[in-house]
Amino acid sequence: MKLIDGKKISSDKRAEIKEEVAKIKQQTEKIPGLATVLVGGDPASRVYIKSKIKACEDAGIKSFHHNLDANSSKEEIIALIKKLNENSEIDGILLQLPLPQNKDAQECLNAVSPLKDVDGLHPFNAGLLNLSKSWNEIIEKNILVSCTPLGVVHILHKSGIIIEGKTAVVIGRSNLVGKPLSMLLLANNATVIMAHSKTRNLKEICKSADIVVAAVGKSKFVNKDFIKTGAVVIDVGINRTSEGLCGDVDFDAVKDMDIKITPVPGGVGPMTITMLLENTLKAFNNRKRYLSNRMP
Ligand SMILES: Nc1nc(=O)c2c([nH]1)NC[C@@H]1CN(c3ccc(C(=O)N[C@@H](CCC(=O)O)C(=O)O)cc3)C=[N+]21
Repeated sequence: MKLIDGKKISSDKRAEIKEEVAKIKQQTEKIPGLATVLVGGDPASRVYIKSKIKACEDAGIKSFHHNLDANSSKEEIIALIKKLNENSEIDGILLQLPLPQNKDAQECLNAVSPLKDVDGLHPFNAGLLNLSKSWNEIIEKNILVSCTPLGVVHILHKSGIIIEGKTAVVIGRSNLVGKPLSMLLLANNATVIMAHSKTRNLKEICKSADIVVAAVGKSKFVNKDFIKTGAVVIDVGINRTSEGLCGDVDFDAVKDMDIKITPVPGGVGPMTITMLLENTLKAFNNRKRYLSNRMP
């Protein structure tokens, strides 16, 4: 087993971002800003939000945090988002998911200005990703794509793993991870299989894959039976269990195999936050380009 060090890849990238932020400040006298919105007080969400704010501060990005009451209405959430849309100091808006009480988030996400949509969840950006024809196009056009999928692809690129022509199975089809990641792998010329809870023969399908991405949300779901020798295993899961933080891959069960794998913690998680910083810079640059001095 070879560990893919997401933490190291992440901190290298954060150093680059920090430099870029400093350059922006020097050249434009503006500071890129990210607004985070938390509805309610879910303990896990608080932890993520805290690391996002800390990462912004470390990189020199200005952060604005809003915590709404758990039983805020959709209208109240949208009203706050509209205020953030109008604020010229804010380049990116992140609505922390999931919303409490299983409230459907899409209507709120639709209220985020597409230019400030650092999660890539607005239909406009999801559409741009869908229509993109290559990885180059996604990069050149500064398309805003969900942070975790971007982090996964960054990890693959930095680890020298060739994606082109490979069979990649993505387990999980969420709008935040599985779906956009499948699109990014496709843009990198992988043959992509989108697997989900209704998929039959999942083990066999995964066993045939060169790259297996586990984004299921079930602790230790992927074991030896899913993985072929020489495969790359990307564990997107973050499960809090009695044994502590646990991925979707049964790490102990596969660790003696000849594979490359991202650990949890220290794999995809830190990269997600790094890409949030990167997307904030993208949004800053896009806003500058598209709106020139008509900001916001
Ligand atoms: N609108 C929205 N966008 C998101 O990107 C988003 C979200 N909502 N809701 C929740 C998920 C989850 N997520 C993580 C971020 C960092 C770590 C992370 O830093 N993980 C550390 C461990 C941190 C810990 O101890 O929990 C690691 O894996 O090493 C994990 C998970 C972003 N999410």
